[in-house]
Amino acid sequence: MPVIETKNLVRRFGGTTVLRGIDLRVEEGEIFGLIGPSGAGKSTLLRTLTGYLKPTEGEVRVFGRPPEKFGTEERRRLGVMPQKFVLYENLSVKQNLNFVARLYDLSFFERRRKVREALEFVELWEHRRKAAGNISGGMQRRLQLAAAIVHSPRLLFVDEPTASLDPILRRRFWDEFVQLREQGRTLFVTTQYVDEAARCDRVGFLANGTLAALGTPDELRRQAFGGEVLELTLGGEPGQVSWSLSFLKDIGHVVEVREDEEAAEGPVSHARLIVDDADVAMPQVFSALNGADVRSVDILKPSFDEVFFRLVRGNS
Ligand SMILES: Nc1ncnc2c1ncn2[C@@H]1O[C@H](COP(=O)(O)OP(=O)(O)OP(=O)(O)O)[C@@H](O)[C@H]1O
Repeated sequence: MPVIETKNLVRRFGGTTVLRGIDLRVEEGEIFGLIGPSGAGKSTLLRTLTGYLKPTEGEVRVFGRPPEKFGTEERRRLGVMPQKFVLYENLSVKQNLNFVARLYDLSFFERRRKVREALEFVELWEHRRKAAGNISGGMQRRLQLAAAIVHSPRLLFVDEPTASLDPILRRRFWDEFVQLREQGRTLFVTTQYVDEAARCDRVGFLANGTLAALGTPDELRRQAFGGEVLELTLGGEPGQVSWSLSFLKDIGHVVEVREDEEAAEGPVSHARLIVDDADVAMPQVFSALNGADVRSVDILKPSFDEVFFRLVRGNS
């Protein structure tokens, strides 16, 4: 049974349709990344999955049940880290977390252990006595993560945890998400940063309230380009290069040829070749180009900027 499943999920606010028929499955123990620009409907989808909003049409199941009908026990299986800072600024880091832990009805000893574990996990234990309002924005965000996991939820929803953080802090959050997954938890993470797709097990790209793309990072790359991408660098005049490239047509298809006029050692051309399987194609490419001035053949991992640009353009 999937942990999250939606069928034709539609959500409207008055006359505005924000989610337009979302079909989604998230399996146990995966990091699912929901990527999309501001206003795409990410928070609305997350809030529908956590039961704070009812779907206007369609079905939502979390652990097999509609989340808006969850009782207290079922709700405890969820952890939510919202976008906005919702902790008490004049209480200390530890007092804040104790406050949240109390809401879960844990015994005194269990609460004490879990608060410490959560603060150690986000590396805030040594800052536990500082007022939450006096720590840095990045630390506040980590305190919120601690608050979302203090009761050891099976499923964690995280709404744009890395928005406006520097790359080092962003990476730290993602390392922590991977650790949480390794503990057997399922994570649903929203972000505006397309490069974070690479850290997810599966990714959905939300644009204008529809899932424009859905799959593993490798599947999305393949879908965007129609196969795997090899980048070839060849020396020689353009005419000579196109003649050499014509020998590749039985292996894959050349989608782009760029000439590099600035190259120090005479003209150089870069060509992109789409193939079914890069490892199989590589030796075939070398043998087909036998005699040509081949400088390099590399497997290209295109950036997710480019992947999503292609997928969304292909859908519009
Ligand atoms: N309660 C509401 N009432 C009316 N409109 C709403 C409500 N909540 C969200 N919307 C609208 O739905 C659209 C999508 O908003 P949402 O917050 O889900 O997007 P998002 O992808 O999370 O964007 P951001 O990254 O900026 O948070 C926006 O146009 C927003 O104004």
